[in-house]
Order: sequence, then structure tokens, then C-alpha cells
Amino acid sequence: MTSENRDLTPVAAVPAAQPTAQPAGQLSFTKGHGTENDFVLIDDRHATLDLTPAMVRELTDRRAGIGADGVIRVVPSAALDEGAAVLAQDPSAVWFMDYRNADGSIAQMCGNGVRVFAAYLEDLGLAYFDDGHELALGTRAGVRRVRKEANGWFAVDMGVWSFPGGTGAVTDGFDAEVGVRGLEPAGAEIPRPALSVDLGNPHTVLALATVADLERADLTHAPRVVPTPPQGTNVELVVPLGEETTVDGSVVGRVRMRVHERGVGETRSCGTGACAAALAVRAWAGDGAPDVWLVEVPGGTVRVTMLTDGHVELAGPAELVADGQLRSPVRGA
Ligand SMILES: N[C@@H](CCC[C@H](N)C(=O)O)C(=O)O
Repeated sequence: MTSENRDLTPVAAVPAAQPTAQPAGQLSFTKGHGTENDFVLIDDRHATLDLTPAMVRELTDRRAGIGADGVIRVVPSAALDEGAAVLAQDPSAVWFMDYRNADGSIAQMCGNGVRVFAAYLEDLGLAYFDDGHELALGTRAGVRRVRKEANGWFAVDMGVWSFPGGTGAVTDGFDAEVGVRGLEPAGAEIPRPALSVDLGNPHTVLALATVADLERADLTHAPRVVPTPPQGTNVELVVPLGEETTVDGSVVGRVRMRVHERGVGETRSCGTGACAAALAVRAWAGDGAPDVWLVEVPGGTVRVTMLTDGHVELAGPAELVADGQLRSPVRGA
């Protein structure tokens, strides 16, 4: 089939009598991950599922449920209140990534999730990436555009980023403080200067001196951020690893990162967090710092590229690993 004659029209507009993708009492799912940031994916193309926070907690439970860092639901943009702004921005963004953290909370954006969502849409036959096709999709942070690279990675334009502390507040490179357990002897938790970065969702980046410091950090407890962000924040601990020249002569920066995610805890990767880490380290490095950064996380490596229009691009793998069906209905109690 060529790109000209594909019909990827969402089915939100079809009459209610059409069969639903998720019949009552059953829930089919797919499990996927992006650099080991893992998700339960649900095909709700007919927008029939009332996904409650309690259901999300049941699904993501690593002992009593399927287990994941979050849940991602495929739903037509036209079926959600938040989808109206997306469709006004780009009418071709017909599918919406309804992302939930493992604790049931809603987040505006998930960078690894967007890539896995794109792979899932492709697997469902709801999107294609051949012929260099770029997919527009809806998120709570606005429209995101995704393309597939020759190596199978997905590259996402993550939109406009900012340092919410403002240029004045970050002239010395910091606008917050973060205390992390495990860094100081005898349980002390000394606040260290950090930088807030907005990727549609909130991040606070703290630089550490050595990889040994990074490994010593205890992220079983949420780092203490001051001032306390009203809606919480994701905290990235980073160690800049320097710059290297690639075979094509370009210079890339390298960063090692661990993350404590809002609404989840420590995860093995965070795509928006990787963008925040690269943006912060690049700002701290000053003029002449590279525009391309490889961010090493416990679950793999992603690439972050500064685009010319004030946007940032995230690229990395997306894997679908299993399809399944819940044996008992999700109670959502
Ligand atoms: N893992 C995601 C971020 C998910 C949302 C985050 N926990 C929040 O609450 O903002 C990513 O890959 O970006």
C-alpha cells in the first residue's frame, strides 16, 4: 500500500453501534519500553474505556499487575477535551497519547512514551513511517512530530523548551536546590544548586562531579527540591562526560544520568529528563558547547539534538515486547 491510499482516519466519529476495541470485562494490552522506561499500552481507538487512576495503579503494579512505569492509551484526539487544542494546532494529529504515571497521576509529556506510542500506532496499522513520513500526534503538551530513522530509532521533535527560572535567574546556571540521600556521609542531605528545565513537564537537573557520586545516590526516596515545585518535578542527576569527535567529524557531548520521576520513583530512563539533562549541561558548558548529546541512562542511550527553532529533538529505540489480555477485569476500585 502506498502512502497515498492509506486510510488512517480515526474511528471516533463512527456510530456507537460499531464494535468496541475493548469489550466490557476484558482488557487487551501490549507491553513496551523505550530504553527500559516501560509502559502498558492500551488500544482504545473507540474511546470506550474509562481509565481511572486506580486502574492505572493496578495495571502498573509489578507484583499483582502487569508492571510498568506508566500506562499509555491510544485514543482519538477528537474524543478528549484536551484534543481540541491539538487538532486546532494540527488537524492531522488524529491520535492522542493519553499518558499516566504509575501512581495514576496524569503527566503532560513522556519522551520515551512518545516513541513507544509511535511504534504501537505503527504496529496497530494506525500510522506509517515509510517514504520518510512524519507523524503528528497529540499530547497534553501539544502536537509532537515523529519520524523513523534508518536504524529503527524514532526521532521526536519535543517542541519548545525553557528555563522557567528565566534568563536573569540562571545567569549563574542555577535557580533551585536539591538534596539527595546517599551523597553525604552519615545520612546528611545537603542541598546543592540545580537548574529547572521545562519540557512541557517539569524537571530539575543537578550536576554531580563523578560517576561514583551518581552511583552512590539513593533514589529510593524522592530528592528534596527547594523551592518546592507546586506540581512536583522530575529530578535528574547528571555527570558530564565531556565531548568526542564522531567518524563524520562532528562533535557530540556525552552525559550520564539517573532520574527520579514524579509519580513513579526511580526509572531506568526518562526521555524528557534526557532532554533536560542535555539542555542544562550545555548551558553550564557555555558558548561553543555541542548541539548533539548522547545521554547514557541505566536502560540504554538516547540522542538529544538542539534544533534551530528553539525546539529540541529526542531520538532513541522503542520496543514492543508482548501482547496479552487480563484474565480478570481491572477493578479500578
Ligand atoms: N518517563 C517519561 C516522563 C513521564 C512523566 C513524568 N513522570 C512526569 O510526571 O512529568 C519520559 O520519558 O519523558
